[in-house]
Amino acid sequence: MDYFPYRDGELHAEDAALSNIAEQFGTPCYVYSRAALENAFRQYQEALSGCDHLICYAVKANSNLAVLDTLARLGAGFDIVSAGELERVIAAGGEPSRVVFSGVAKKREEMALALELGIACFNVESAAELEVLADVAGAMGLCARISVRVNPDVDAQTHPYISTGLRENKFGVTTDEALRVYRRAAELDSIEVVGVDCHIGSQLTQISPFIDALKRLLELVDELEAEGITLRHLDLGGGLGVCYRDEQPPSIGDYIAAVRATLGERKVKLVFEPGRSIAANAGILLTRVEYLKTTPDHHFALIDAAMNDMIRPALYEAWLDIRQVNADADGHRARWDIVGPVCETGDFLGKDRDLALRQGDLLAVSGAGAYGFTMSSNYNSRPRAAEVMVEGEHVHLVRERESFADIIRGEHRLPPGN
Ligand SMILES: Cc1ncc(COP(=O)(O)O)c(C=O)c1O
Ligand SMILES: N[C@@H](CCCC[NH3+])C(=O)O
Repeated sequence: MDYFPYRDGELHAEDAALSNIAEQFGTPCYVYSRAALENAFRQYQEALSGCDHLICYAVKANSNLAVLDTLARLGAGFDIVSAGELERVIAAGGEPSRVVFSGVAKKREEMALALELGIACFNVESAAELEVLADVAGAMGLCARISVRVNPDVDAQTHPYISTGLRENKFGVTTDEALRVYRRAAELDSIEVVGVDCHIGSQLTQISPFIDALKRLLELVDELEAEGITLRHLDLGGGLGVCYRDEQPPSIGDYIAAVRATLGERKVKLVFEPGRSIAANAGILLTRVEYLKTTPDHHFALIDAAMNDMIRPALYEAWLDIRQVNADADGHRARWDIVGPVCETGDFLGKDRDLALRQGDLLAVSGAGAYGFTMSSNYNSRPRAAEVMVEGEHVHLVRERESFADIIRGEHRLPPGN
C-alpha cells in the first residue's frame, strides 16, 4: 500500500494533495500518514499474535504527540531514553505501565520520575547504574523492575554510527558482566529482576544478526535460570531496517517469525522496541525550491529545507528519495544537487538527482518519518518545521512552525549597565 501516491499527476499524502498542504501550512513541513503508522504497528501485532508480547515503539524515532497518540490507541508500549520522552508518552495518553526505559546515563531525577509513574522496566546499562537505581528506588520505598542490556558483540552490518551491539560500543554490558550484574541485582531489596534486553543497531537489513544476538541472550537466560534467577521477558530492541533506496530488509512478519522459530517452545514474553520500521515510511518532508543555480560543475536546487530539518544525509550520508510533487513538471531536466540554505557544505538532502525543476516547485523527501523532525535543530536560527498528520483527506496540524519568539525563549541579554 502506497500512502504517498501520485493522483492526477500530483503527489498526495493519503487523499490530501501535498500542494494544498504547502499552501495552507507553508514549507518546510513534515507530513505524516496516520494509516501508514497504523499499518506498520499492526504488522508487528499480527506477527506476534498468540504470543505474550509488548511492542514498545521507540519514541526517539518520531516523538510528535499525535504519532504517540496514534500508536497508544492501538495498545503500543513505548521505549524511552529520557524523562522528556516519558512526559511525552503521558501527554499523548500512553500508559506508563507499558514503558521501558533505555539509555546509558539515566539521571537520578529521571529514575525517580519513572519509578513514581510505575514504568514496566528499566533497561540497565551498567553495574554503576544498577547501584544508583537501587538507591533511588530504596529511598522512595519502591522496587524497580529491571532488565540488563546485554551487548552481545554481533555485527549488525549497518552504518558504524548506528551500530550499537559491538564490544567497542558504549551500550550495555558483556554477557560475562551481565551475569555479575544480575547476581548483584538479585541481592538488592529495591530491585526486581524481570527481563533481559539488547539492541544491536538500527537499519538492519538482514535477519541473521538479530538471531545471533537472540541466541546469546538465550544462553544467558539458561545460565541465570540454573542459578535460580528467572527472567520473564526478553527484549530484542529495535533495529529492523526499511527500504530507502534499494535495500531489501526482511518484512516485519518474516523477522518476527524467525525470532519465534528460534524461541521454539520457550515460554517467555517478547518485547520489541521498533522505531524506524514503524515511522520512517509514514512521513515525508515537504519543501519548496527557492532558486536554481548552475555553476561550471554543478546544478544546484536551493530548497527551503536544510540539514537542521533533516540531518541524516549530512550525518550518515543517508540516501533519501526526492520526488517532485507535480509529476508532469516540465522544468529544466538535469542532475541536481538538492541543497539547503544553511552555511555548511554538508547541507544537502540529495545529490545528483535526475529531476526537471523550476523555481517554486515543491519536492517531497521520502522516508522522513523517523529520525527526521526529532533530530532537527535551530541551527542558523531557523525555526523548526511544521508537522501535519493526514487521515484520508483530513489534514491536522500536529505541530506549529516555530516562531522567532520560540527560538529565543529562555535567552536573556546581559543586565543593563554591565
Ligand atoms: C535502545 C534502543 N531501542 C530501540 C531503538 C529503535 O531503533 P530502530 O529505530 O532502528 O527500530 C533504538 C535506536 O536505535 C535504541 O537505541
Ligand atoms: N538516528 C539514526 C538512528 C539511530 C537510532 C538511535 N539508537 C538514524 O537516523 O538513522
